[in-house]
Amino acid sequence: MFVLVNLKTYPCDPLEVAAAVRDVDEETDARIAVAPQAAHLERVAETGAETWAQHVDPIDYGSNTGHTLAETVADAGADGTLINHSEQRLKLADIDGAVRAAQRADLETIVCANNPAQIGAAAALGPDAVAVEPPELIGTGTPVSQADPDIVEDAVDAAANVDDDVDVLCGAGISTGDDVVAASDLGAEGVLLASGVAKADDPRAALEDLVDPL
Ligand SMILES: O=C[C@H](O)COP(=O)(O)O
Repeated sequence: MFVLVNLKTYPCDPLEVAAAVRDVDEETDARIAVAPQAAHLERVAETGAETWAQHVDPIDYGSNTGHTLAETVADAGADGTLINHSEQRLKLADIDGAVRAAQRADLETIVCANNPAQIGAAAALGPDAVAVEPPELIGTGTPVSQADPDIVEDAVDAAANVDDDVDVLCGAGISTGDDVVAASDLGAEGVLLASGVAKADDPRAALEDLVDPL
């Protein structure tokens, strides 16, 4: 299972979480990575943790003030990037452009989507993976894998109908090992989560709990 911890803009210590991600990753068969804010990418990558960006823009080098260039993200040490997170939505053409920009910079890609229909459309754009996240469950602590299992199974089917090579993650409310096992049982190959680790008093213990049953 792939466990991707999105730090959003939570007031956590990104280096503390990154060190925990690096260490727990070495102790488990699961793959664990962390997605800090863009300004923290380089320092987080230097910890040795697998590091992802939260977003890249559909742009090339040039006059794009305030945008995030995929090549700069890769130069900072990122291995991959989220695209179209529920809190950073893009138009379809821009999702396509962001996937192309990430691929140009050799970044792995996960395109987020709200529901199975969007997952099918996202899979058609050729990312490495897609992540289904019902927006109403994000940050609630109510896990999608238990609150809305059908959406995960339908997302897995929707992606497979388009492209069998596109992995499916699920996210929203995932915070325990049981939630991760439930996601795996529904066919997800990973989980995307944030508050369960970023807002935990002890992020390392939260991570250990997440991967304990794997
Ligand atoms: O990127 C992560 C997702 O939006 C899920 O957030 P959450 O784990 O706080 O529900």
